Amino acid sequence: MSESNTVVAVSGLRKEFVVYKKTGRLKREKTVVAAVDGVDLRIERGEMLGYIGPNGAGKSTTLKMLTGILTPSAGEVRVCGLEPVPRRIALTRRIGVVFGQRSVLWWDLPLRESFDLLRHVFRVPADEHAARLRRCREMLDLDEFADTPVRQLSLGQRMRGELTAALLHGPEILFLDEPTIGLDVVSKQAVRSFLAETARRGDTTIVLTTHDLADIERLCKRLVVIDHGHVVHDGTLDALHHRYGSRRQVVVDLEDPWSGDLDLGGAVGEIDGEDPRRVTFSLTNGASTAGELVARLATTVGLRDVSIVEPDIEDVIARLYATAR
Ligand SMILES: Nc1ncnc2c1ncn2[C@@H]1O[C@H](COP(=O)(O)OP(=O)(O)OP(=O)(O)O)[C@@H](O)[C@H]1O
Repeated sequence: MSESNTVVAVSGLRKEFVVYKKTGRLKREKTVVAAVDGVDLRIERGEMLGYIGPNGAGKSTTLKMLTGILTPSAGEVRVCGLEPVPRRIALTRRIGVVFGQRSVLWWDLPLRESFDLLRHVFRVPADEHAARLRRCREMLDLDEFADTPVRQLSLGQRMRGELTAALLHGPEILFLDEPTIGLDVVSKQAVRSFLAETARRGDTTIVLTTHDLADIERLCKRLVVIDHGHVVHDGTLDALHHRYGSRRQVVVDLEDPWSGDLDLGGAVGEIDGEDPRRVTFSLTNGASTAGELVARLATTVGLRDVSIVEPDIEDVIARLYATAR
């Protein structure tokens, strides 16, 4: 568990909650809910990992155990080589955390002063602090509201402030719970570009939970999908498309109405009901590529236009959640 490149090592992680359900006027029944139920996970330095799943799947509970907020019921956890709960203070210096509902900023102080206080809390050398802050100011456009007290900031402005605050001490790993929830399009783009750039630099590992499919597509090379406390997928988004048979489609507009065979080298075509000159071919795995299909069509029919439609991530995630249930 102590290899230098492994930032998170988790095995058999479990968290149970005791919940009481009302069963009568004065009666309550005690049940045990396993919010996280045997999760194994390794995250290497520099990875950008999306930890996703439907509501109540166990994402936040996992992040809380990784950051030392909750004690696991069973299993082993090491983050930066440390056991999070007993080593919480040491861990705080090595991780950055952005959890939507919690703030590390001082509510009554302007952002700028919060950042300065954090430099003293973490004892960050002035030049390092200044360099990191400069990058955040530029990429997240902080200057226009850096002198505003945190309580007066909009959600998007505060989130940009929280991200900065989480990074100023140079953490090895950043945990983000729904960093783009509730933000407008412009703020979402700013946060995504910032995270993509942070990941590209390669020195900060990022773990992100999100329900935003654009976050997943744009940011997460590796996806870990959790449902009912279990990991149900660990791999790339492409692997997920492959697993659920998602298909790229080639839409061709022809000079004349289509009258040929609708199965071309395994790519099956469908005529648009309204327009017999528009045919949509679905490319199944292992069948012809889009290039081969278009080349074959070009020798037999007149082509007016060709477009390729990528599989919809929304469909594949919905199918994954449905089969996991
Ligand atoms: N403090 C708690 N006491 C009792 N049950 C809890 C507690 N915290 C979480 N749970 C339960 O554990 C399960 C997992 O919750 P968790 O918040 O980890 O899910 P999540 O994947 O983050 O969901 P969401 O996407 O809705 O934020 C849920 O069934 C939830 O009701």
